[in-house]
Amino acid sequence: MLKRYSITFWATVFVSVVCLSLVGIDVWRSINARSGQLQEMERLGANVARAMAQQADDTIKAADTALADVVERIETEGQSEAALARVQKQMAAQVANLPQLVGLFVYDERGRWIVNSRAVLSQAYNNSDREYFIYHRLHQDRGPHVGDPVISRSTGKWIMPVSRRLNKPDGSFGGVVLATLDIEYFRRFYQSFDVGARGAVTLVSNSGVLMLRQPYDSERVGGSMRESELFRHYLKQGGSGRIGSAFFPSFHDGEVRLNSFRPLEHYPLFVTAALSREEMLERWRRDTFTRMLGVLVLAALIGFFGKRLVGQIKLREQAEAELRKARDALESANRTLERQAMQDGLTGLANRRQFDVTLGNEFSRAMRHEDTLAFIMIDVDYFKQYNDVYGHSAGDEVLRSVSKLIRALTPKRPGDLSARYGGEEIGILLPNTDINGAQAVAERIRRAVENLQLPHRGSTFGHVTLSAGVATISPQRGIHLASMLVEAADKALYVAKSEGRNRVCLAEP
Ligand SMILES: Nc1nc2c(ncn2[C@@H]2O[C@H](COP(=O)(O)OP(=O)(O)OP(=O)(O)O)[C@@H](O)[C@H]2O)c(=O)[nH]1
Repeated sequence: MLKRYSITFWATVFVSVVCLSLVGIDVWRSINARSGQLQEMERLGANVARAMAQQADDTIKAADTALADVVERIETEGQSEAALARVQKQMAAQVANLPQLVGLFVYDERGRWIVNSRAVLSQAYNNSDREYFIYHRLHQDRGPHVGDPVISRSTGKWIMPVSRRLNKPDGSFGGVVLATLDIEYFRRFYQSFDVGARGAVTLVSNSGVLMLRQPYDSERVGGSMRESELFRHYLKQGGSGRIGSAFFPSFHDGEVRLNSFRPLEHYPLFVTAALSREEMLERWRRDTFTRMLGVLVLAALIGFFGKRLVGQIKLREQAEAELRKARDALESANRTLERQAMQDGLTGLANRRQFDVTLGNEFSRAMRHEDTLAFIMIDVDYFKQYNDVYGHSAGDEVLRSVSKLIRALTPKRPGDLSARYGGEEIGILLPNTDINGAQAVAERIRRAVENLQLPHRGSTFGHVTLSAGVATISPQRGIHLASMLVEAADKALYVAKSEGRNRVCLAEP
């Protein structure tokens, strides 16, 4: 089945398969590299988000611990001047210790400063309108409250308020203890992350207010992200499912980023680390393009040289086919020549040369096997007259007809050979045949020719006849020669002629 296709076909298939495999393997490798790059991107985003969440948690926790301390002291030690002085000292120490803290403040139930970390009390500011103040006034819970970012009335900086409720001894609302965290503190930390030139990190409250975004834009701090796809997606996840990542176009600049999000462990906030897909895939794209170019050049070179190779193979095949054809023609010509060299052109019988070779061989074989070798010498009667009367070509025709008959009637065993011996004489060599067998063959031929009844005005019989002399020999080394057999048959033929022709005569034993 495979042999049906030529070597050029297979060479073309091979070159094509090599080229396609090269390109195919590279495409497959590139696809793998792309998904590897995206996985790497996801890992990086998750790690950044984890570090951010941890830092934010720790930062707020430290401030919250300070808050809890102040609440506990004021509630147990009361608000006497001495007690407040002690609290103030403690607050100042806390602020000095914690770089994220802008200040610690205690407000009474009407929003006026009772004490703060700065030791300066100004009644110019009243914070009873602040979101965190209203929250604590309305909520009994004693846990920390992280408010929306606001611009500090005292410093003009963006701050994150973290507060706790202060109770009076009877459990009613007694005010608020507030810690203000410097947004800048978070920003400095976020700057240390390498999220690429087009990446971004954010800190967002669970209520959808943007606390901070790096790259920093003060305009956006405190803005709502409730309508962003990121926030909606985050809300949809519940519990631990809130840790995850997804691609979104940015709410701020439309850039598609992989957003890894993670909630803070103790506070109602979450962080996101967003890496630009385009930026992350840029190196992959560059690598892929360079390598693909190389592979395509390689495939083109293989294709080019492969094509030339196939062309060469094709040429060689053609040359081989032509050589084969020439060789076949030569062999056939040789066979014809060989045949012609061993055959008589007129009668189609073996020629004298072949006869002599075969006689020699059969004579030796008979000598080795102690066999009898018979020979019939045939001669057309009054052939000279036939030529004279009917012309030479008619004579040729008679020779052809007689030869045809002889060919048909001569045994076809190996070694049997009928040959044109010379002129109009035909010899038949019959190995392993005794005198009777040979005589029968000669007689059969003679009769057949007679029965042809070919008109011959120059013959006393009125038609073409022939005479034959038959001889046999059981050759013995040193005594007999092949020529003796021929001579004996010739003699017998001579006898047949002299006894009146149209007969078969046997040689003397
Ligand atoms: N047409 C033709 N004639 C041939 C060929 N070869 C020999 N001959 C003729 O055959 C004749 C043989 O004649 P002879 O051997 O003298 O005797 P004959 O006429 O056959 O008479 P007998 O043999 O005595 O019966 C000659 O005239 C040859 O020219 C041949 O190939 N074609």
